[in-house]
Amino acid sequence: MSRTEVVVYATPRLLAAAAAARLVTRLVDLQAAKGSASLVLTGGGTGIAMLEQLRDSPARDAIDWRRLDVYWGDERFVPGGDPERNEKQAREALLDHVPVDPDRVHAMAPSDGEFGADPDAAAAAYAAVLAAHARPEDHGDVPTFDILLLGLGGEGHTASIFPESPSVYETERSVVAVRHSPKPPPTRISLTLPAIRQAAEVWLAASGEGKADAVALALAGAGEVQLPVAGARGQRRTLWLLDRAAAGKLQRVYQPPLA
Ligand SMILES: O=C(O)[C@H](O)[C@@H](O)[C@H](O)[C@H](O)COP(=O)(O)O
Repeated sequence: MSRTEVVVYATPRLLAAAAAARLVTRLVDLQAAKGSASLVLTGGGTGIAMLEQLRDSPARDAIDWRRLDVYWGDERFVPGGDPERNEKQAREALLDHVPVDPDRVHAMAPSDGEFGADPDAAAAAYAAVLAAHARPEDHGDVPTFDILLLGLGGEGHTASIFPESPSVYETERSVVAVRHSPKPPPTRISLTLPAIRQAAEVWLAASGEGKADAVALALAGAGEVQLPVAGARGQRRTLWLLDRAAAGKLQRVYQPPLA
């Protein structure tokens, strides 16, 4: 049975720092329990800020970076050196500063990579990577990710799944190409909601009043077609990490710690 938790922090900086601290603790516990851990990264300012805080955390190297499997929830389908790439931003924010095992970092292909400018081929290839790393106990072609990080947009997108877009209706494939994304750049690759729901824990991080409506609607039970982030649930845990502004329209009072 999955549980939903909401934690509110006074400011975006506290949110990013506390989320990083949570990641250290949770990843260390997972590695102690089963020898390795898997983490799915997200793009966007909130997600990258968490990685920067993790990079600067004094407890950072309690994580055994060589026993961490890193994936992405979505990627902008642009050339590998493009500053818009989630992978490039994640490497600059964290991965280039810690001794991860390169063979355990699974990036989605860029538009100047082996699949050229074909996002469908790149999406299919990433689905094959996921299938290759799924184990029998995962009961399908997507690994049971330990922690899957997500941001969300003010209109309710998450990863690169946008309201009433073809990707939100996908029930078979784990990874799809996204075209005409309302959020630039226009072409992307994204895990689908069924793949996201394969994760043991989904952590949703949001800051700013622009996200408050989407947060409140999702927690009030909105449908995933109109509000894809409402469909982003972990098998065991869905953790909302919010700043006070993003939590501003929640009916229940979640006591933000004093600033
Ligand atoms: O590649 C992307 O753009 C992200 O995956 C996207 O889903 C992002 O997480 C949200 O749009 C929130 O972005 P901000 O944190 O910058 O608001």
